[in-house]
Amino acid sequence: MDQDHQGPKTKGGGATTRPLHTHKVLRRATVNHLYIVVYTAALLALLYHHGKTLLFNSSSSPIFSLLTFVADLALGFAWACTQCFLTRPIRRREYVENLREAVKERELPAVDIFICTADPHKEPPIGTVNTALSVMAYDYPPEKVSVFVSDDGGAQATLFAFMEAAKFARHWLPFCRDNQLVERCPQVYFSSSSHSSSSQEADKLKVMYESMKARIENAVERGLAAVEDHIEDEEMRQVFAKWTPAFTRYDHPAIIQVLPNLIYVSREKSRTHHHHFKAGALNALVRVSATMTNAPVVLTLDCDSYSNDPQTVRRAMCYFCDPVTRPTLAYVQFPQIFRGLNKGDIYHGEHKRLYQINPIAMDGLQGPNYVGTGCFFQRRAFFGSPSSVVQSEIAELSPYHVVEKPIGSTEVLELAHQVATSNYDDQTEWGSRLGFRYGSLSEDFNTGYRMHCIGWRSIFCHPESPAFLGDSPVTLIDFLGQNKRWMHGLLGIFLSKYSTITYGVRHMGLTMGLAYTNNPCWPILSIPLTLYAIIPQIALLNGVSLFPKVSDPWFVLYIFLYVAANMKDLLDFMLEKGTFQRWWNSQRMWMICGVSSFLFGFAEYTLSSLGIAVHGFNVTSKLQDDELKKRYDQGVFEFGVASPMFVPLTMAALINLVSLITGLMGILTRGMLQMEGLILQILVSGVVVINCWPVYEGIVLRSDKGRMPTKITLVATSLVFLLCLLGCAFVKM
Ligand SMILES: O=c1ccn([C@@H]2O[C@H](COP(=O)(O)OP(=O)(O)O[C@H]3O[C@H](CO)[C@@H](O)[C@H](O)[C@H]3O)[C@@H](O)[C@H]2O)c(=O)[nH]1
Ligand SMILES: [Mn+2]
Repeated sequence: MDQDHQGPKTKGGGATTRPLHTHKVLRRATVNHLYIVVYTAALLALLYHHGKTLLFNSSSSPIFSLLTFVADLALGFAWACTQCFLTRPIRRREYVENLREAVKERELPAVDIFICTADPHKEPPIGTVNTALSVMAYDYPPEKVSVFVSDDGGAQATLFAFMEAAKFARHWLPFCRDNQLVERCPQVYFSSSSHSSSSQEADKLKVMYESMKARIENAVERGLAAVEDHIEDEEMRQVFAKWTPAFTRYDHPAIIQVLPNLIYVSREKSRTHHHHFKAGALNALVRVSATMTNAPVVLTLDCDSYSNDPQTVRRAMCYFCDPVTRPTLAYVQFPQIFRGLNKGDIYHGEHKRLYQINPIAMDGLQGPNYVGTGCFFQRRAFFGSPSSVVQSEIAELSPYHVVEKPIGSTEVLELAHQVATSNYDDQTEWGSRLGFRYGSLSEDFNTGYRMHCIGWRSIFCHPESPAFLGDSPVTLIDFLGQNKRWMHGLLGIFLSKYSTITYGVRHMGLTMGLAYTNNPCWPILSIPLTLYAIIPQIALLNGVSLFPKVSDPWFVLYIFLYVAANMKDLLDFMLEKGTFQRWWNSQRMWMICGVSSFLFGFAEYTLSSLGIAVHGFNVTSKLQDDELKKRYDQGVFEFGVASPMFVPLTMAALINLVSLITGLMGILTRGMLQMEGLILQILVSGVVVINCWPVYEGIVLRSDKGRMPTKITLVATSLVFLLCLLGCAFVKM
């Protein structure tokens, strides 16, 4: 039976009210327990078998056997990190309708909404404007919502876009409220069918929207001069004058513009100070907003994740307004859900495990990790642990400070500029004990993790209809590039003094510590995945058996381990409304990442920690190229560019094809019995070959722009030859 747990039912005077939220433990918990026990036993048996083979020297290729042992150890460790915390998955429910009864409208907490953008060319300002408009239109008292936009691109076009947005908002927001629109992101509303049946007023607004969009795009493409006529007043002219000839995105003064409850912030940048990427931008917003509004609740959003449900703030308030959960609640995380994924989700952009399956499980423990967007924070959580406040340098930044001066007053603006300077963080606790944590390219993971370590909790809020919708990369290289950055960031945390496996386990216990090790495991997985992509195959080509033969009882163990892990993964997927096709593609991407982004992320991190190369936060492109999008919608892989990351991938595809053919020929010519010891190796090659189908297609069958560049194929083929020669030399050692 599912157990039901309810939030508080009684209020101050003992009067009974209806609950704001409830949760129940999911029945699949039992299945998970059983699976964990059985699979752990099987893994131990495998280790025993490996030990025996290595110790008693019964292997025909000790080096290769050792390598497969290493690979299995790493896979086993990763398995433990992905499974051991799935013991108490929970599902929550909020009762937004009960909020009005529990809290008076005027007592609702105010919310500061932070939106980050960093590059007007990769992240078109019209997209950021849509995100901002969608949240300004929340069904929440308007005087309690302020939107702060951080522009790390320091782009005139972005400021211009927001001036336009502020004007458009004066028409758009009342329109949304009067018509009780569900769809409050203008771009989506005007291109959806709900609009086609609507009024004259809607048509008028559409014309307004389209002309605003044209002006903004014009400003991005041709610069401010192209749209100068639209800059009406002298004050604005003076603001734009701050873009002097010496102004670059890496070196410029702070620009803060109040467009009443929409505030544009481009923090000061200087080449002599590290700006800590997105974490630095968010901390600048924490401080600037503190001087202006200091709302107790903060929502962080990426420029590409617009609001899909006007009730979302009220939904989050069901937790923040609950006096029982509130004192230790750092944040309420909504899942990242993407629009426009193709049917089979070929790149597994959905990240179901990361964004849906794991958070449900962590929610039953200390809470889900922070994923960078769609997350409501309690401002207090940026200032130390639940039990002890860490004070910032100036009293005005304290989470308890009440702002009395109006938002646009000279004093407020002066202070806002002061806290947005490029050296503000120097010699302060910002980035370590205050605000978003520095030191990792995965600032989201790092911040949530460190908050959990000092005793905060978090909540996963996963309503039926997505609260936010975001964009996912439509080319393989964008996807792998993003993934590589994550790997770099995660590995940095794993190998730091705050490692999830040492510091994390010490502060949160074994289960949460391992749960947090789950993601940093990915770059390490590149080792076993790469080994499994070449070692059994080279051995096969040389007729050397690495695994038990079919008649050996240990054979069954290998089959069990592979099949059970995949079936469990499929089950988890299906239980979270997945499809078989999407699951299949997710396991394919796991293999692809193993020999590309995981591997390169690992290498990049190593190089940068040796001081050989520096790597920044490479922003994912949100551009919509029609031709690319068309190929993506058809479900075809987009290779196209000659990226080094495609080399090991192509090598794996080739070497497995060759070994599979060799193996099958062997069976045909010498008979099954002779090949008994190589069957598992043939199966491994077979699985890889099936998964590599898009790669073969990209190499030989396609002629469009997205095919695999010939250069990559040539380089990979030569390297495969070398590898085989080397393999021949080592396999018998
Ligand atoms: O110096 C920077 C770099 C990035 N950003 C912003 O950070 C956000 C995320 O960047 P994006 O390129 O979209 O990263 P993704 O890999 O797509 O995003 C995931 O991974 C990031 C961490 O690597 C998290 O910050 C994100 O929230 C999470 O969605 C965007 O709004 C950017 O504008 C900045 O503000 N300043
Ligand atoms: Mn993104």
